Amino acid sequence: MILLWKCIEWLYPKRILFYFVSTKLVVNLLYKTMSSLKELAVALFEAGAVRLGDIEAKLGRRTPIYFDLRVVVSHPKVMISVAQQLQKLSEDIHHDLLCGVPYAALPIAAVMSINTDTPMIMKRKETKLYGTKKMLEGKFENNQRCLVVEDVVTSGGSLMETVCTLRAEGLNVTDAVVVLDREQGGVSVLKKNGITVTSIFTLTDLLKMLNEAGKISDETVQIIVEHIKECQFSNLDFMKDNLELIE
Ligand SMILES: O=c1ccn([C@@H]2O[C@H](COP(=O)(O)O)[C@@H](O)[C@H]2O)c(=O)[nH]1
Repeated sequence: MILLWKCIEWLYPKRILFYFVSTKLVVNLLYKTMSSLKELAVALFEAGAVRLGDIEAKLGRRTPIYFDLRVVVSHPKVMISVAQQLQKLSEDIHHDLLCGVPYAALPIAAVMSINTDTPMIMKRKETKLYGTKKMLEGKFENNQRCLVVEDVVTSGGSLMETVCTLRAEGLNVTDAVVVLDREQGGVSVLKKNGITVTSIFTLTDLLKMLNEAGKISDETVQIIVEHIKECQFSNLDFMKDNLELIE
C-alpha cells in the first residue's frame, strides 16, 4: 500500500507536467497563430503573398512590390491570423455588419464574421442580369453600420467603389479595416470621403519587418521606398465616372 502511494506521489506531478507540455504542444502545433506582427509578416512572405520584381498591377501600373493576399486561402493558419489581427482593429469600431471588398477580402471577411458572430453582406462585382438583380447579397436594414474589410489600399479606388454601393443601399459606412496600406495616398483620399482606414501593416512596417527577418535586402527596400514616393494618389479622378464621391 505504501509502495503504491509512493508511486502515485512520484507520478502525479509528472502527469501534470506531461499534461501541461502536451497541451502546450497541441496548442502550439495545431492552433498557434502568429503571435506577433513580425511573425505574420514572415508567414505572409513565405506563403507567397509578397511578390518582388517589376510587376504589372491594376490599370497597367508597374510596381517593384505586389501584395497578393489571394494566396492566403491556401494557408488556413495565416488566414486565421490575418482575420484575428483585423478583428483586433475592429473591436473599437461600432458596426452591425461586415462587407469584404470583392474578391480578395471576401474570405477574410467571412472568417471574421464567423469568429465574431457578426453578420456579413457581399457586394457583387457586377449586377446580376437575371433574378433579383441585386448589388448586395445578404440581409441588411437601412442605416445599419457596415465595416468594410479590404486586403490592400493603394489609391483607395476599390474600397471607395464598395463604399459607394453600400451607401447607395442606405448603409452607414465610416470605417474600413485593411491588411496593408501601401502608403500611396489612398488612406487620405478615403478620409476625405468620410472613411477612416485602420491597417494591420503600413508598407514601411512590412518592409522593416521583412528586412529585419532577412527576407528583403536593403537594396530592394530602397527601390520600393523610391517607387512609393514617386507614385502617389491625391484623388480618385481617374475613376470618377464610376463613383459618387463626397469631393
Ligand atoms: O499590392 C497590391 C496592390 C493592389 N492590389 C489590389 O488592388 C486594390 C487596391 O488598389 P486601389 O488602387 O486602392 O483600388 C485591392 O482591392 C487589391 O485587390 C493588390 O492586391 N495588391
